Amino acid sequence: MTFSSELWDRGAASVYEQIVRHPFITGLTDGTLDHDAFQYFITQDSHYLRAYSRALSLVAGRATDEDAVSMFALHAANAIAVERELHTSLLGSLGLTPADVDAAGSGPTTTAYMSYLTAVCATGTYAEAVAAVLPCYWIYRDVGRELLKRSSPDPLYAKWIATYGSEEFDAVVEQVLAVTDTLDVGTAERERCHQHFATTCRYEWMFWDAAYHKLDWPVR
Ligand SMILES: Cc1ncc(CN)c(N)n1
Repeated sequence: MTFSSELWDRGAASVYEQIVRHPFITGLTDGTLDHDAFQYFITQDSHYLRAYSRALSLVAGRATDEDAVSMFALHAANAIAVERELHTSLLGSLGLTPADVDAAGSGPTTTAYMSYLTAVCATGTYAEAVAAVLPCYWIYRDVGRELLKRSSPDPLYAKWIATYGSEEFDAVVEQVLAVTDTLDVGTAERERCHQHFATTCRYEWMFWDAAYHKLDWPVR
């Protein structure tokens, strides 16, 4: 069994089933998700992508072979640029500006997820860092593919689905999976990789759930 399949089986399989059943996700395809929840999601995701881009740069710095260094560095720049472009156009359609995103600030789940990713990528081993960022690629690719089968009657949601269900995004994810499967991990390190992978999978579910409930800080 490949390392990536092992990670998925232990850390993602059950969470993924709960993600595709989540009302935020089903609401995207049947068009019932309210725009306020989607606006919260895109706003929070704009904050998340800033940290994610830095996390990928840290992974690039830790990579042990040149191809992986340039792949993660490229993703930190290019993959993020594509998502940022999507966000800018979706935010514009929702009547929001980058200043509104800044003013909203990052919510509790976004802050927790960004902090976790940053901590693992800054202090863990290269393999641990890869395991922590992998669900961000993989879950979105699989959710995108799944949703693309039905798309959405709402053009905003259809645009979001088309990005993550695209062949371009699939190719990016396949590259990262190939790198994951060449990692040389010791026994204790393997366990830590499983923990990080499972934790960031849970954060992926929590991110959608926070948007669905428009979760705010309980005190200010
Ligand atoms: C929370 C989250 N996770 C993953 C992705 C896809 N890179 C994203 N845009 N946002």
